[in-house]
Amino acid sequence: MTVPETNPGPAAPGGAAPLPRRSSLPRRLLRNPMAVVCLAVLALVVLASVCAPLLTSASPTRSSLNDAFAPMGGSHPLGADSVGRDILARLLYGGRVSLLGGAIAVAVALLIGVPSGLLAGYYRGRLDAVASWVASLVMAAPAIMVLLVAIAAIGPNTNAAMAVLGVILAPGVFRLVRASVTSVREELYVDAARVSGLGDARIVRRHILPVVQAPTIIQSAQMFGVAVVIQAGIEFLGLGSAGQATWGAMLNDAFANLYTAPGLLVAPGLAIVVSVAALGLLANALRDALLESGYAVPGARARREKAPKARKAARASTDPAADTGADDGDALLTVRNLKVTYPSPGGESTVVDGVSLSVRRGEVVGLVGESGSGKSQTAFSVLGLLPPEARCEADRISFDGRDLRRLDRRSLNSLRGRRIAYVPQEPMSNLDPSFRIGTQLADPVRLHLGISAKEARERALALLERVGIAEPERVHDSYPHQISGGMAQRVLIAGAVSCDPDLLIADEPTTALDVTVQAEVLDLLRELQQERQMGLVLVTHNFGVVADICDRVLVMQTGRVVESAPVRRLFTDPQHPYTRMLLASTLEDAPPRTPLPDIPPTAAPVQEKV
Ligand SMILES: Nc1ncnc2c1ncn2[C@@H]1O[C@H](COP(=O)(O)OP(=O)(O)OP(=O)(O)O)[C@@H](O)[C@H]1O
Repeated sequence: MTVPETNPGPAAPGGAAPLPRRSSLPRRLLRNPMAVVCLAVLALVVLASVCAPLLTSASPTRSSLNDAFAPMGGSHPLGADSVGRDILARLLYGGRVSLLGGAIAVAVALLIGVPSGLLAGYYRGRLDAVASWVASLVMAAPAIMVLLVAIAAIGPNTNAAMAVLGVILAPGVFRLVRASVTSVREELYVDAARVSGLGDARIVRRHILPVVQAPTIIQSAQMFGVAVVIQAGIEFLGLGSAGQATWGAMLNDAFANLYTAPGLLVAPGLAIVVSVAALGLLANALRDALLESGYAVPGARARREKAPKARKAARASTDPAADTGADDGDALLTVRNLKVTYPSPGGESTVVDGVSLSVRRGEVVGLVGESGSGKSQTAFSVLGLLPPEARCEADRISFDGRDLRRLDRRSLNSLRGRRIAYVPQEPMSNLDPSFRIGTQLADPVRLHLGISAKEARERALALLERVGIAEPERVHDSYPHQISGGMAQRVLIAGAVSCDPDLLIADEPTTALDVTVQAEVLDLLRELQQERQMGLVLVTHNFGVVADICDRVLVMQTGRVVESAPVRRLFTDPQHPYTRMLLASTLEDAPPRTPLPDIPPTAAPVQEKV
């Protein structure tokens, strides 16, 4: 029986639900009247500054004492200043200096802050520690003092001063980007991308940068406003480039003649206030539009990181735990004496202790045990997915004769996704909300198999059909939030088998699904495994699942394998008290599930009676 897994949504003629299009950022921005006004004001400022020579024939620097304090009108539409310079010309040409100064400061801040934040947030470790320390140091220094000292050292050069300001602003960008990267690199879909063999550069470009861009754009608008104000301040103090018309220099002249001609303040004051206010308000509008457009950092999701649990006292005898699987020579995957530890306040906590296992081609090995027994940590050790603070030691972790621990990142990436694939526990968290399903399926396939976009699309559609998705085209063009959890898990299975891997590691692949879908997904996994003769490591806490599809089982307790046996023997003659306890605690003695009855779906929707 096929349970329809449709995403509720307005039905389209022909039965296919239309995909709501995610409205673009510019469209959302233009729907906000405040944003439109701000954009219009800023466009006016930019245009007026750029086209200054077309708008006035007067020179912004030529003085004529005869015209000093000339009123508005005639050859001086906005009047003249204390030495007879044309105010309109100074205003228009001054805009150029302000805009260029703001652009220089923002560009320098982004050039320093974005790459350093990306690297520190993504790789963490020593690089992060050093970069964060430098950022804190720069932020602790009083910005104005640093700027004044720098100007004293480099001389009166506005653009150079703005570049120094960019350096001063860079730690703010660094911190913002680093925080965004840190939050998103914990997302399971980033791990999923890593496991599918994508390199760091590609992961950063595809999954990290889209998240970083939203806060960075907002901060850039704010920094631009700050830079315009500071630049005006420098010019006001007479510390900028000599002899150029700037809004700050106009303010300086106005202050010097505050009592004789207070009107001189109006033009530069208004230009600065209006430009800075427009930038600030635009930043707010951008933030709202980016949030609505889905560019914002995805909400914090459950991470597999857990607090170390108190270790149970009971330690098991080791005899029944001996891995009765293939000898090393025969095995696709061999793990010998694996130990995983984490630093803890009391020293070190061991979460996997002396685990050995092996998996042959075409064999299904179950890792079973209570929550926290170390099943996932064992799987992550093989996949190279342990967090940086974990210490992983083993006599051997080899795949098809190659020692996985000796492989560099590039070689490991070429194995992961291509020959070793992973099906995770939480389907939704493992799909990037920013990309359509088709894109997420095609990316690793194109990378590993080197096929064209068209071939990758055809392959993705065929895979979606193979994993039992009724409308492959629709799902292919959907975003993750537009499909159900069951569909998402099928998509992940499709992605995992897309490059015909030899080994599939499935970590509780049915836990997040409802019971009917669980059964279907298990059937699918078993079918695919037999069809492609893959080795399958199935992490589960469910003995029903074990009985259903495993050939051999390793029972784990508090980080150790306490029993390892062929599945039939485990159920008929469990050796270890912990295994017996687990079996006894399953709800019923009923046989493993029977096939589901083939109930046709109802023709018309059932109306709820009120
Ligand atoms: N980052 C971490 N730091 C410290 N301890 C951790 C970390 N990640 C996992 N652990 C601990 O490792 C132990 C084993 O966790 P693991 O996720 O492998 O359990 P599991 O058997 O897969 O359970 P579940 O089925 O609940 O996922 C747990 O006690 C857990 O608290």
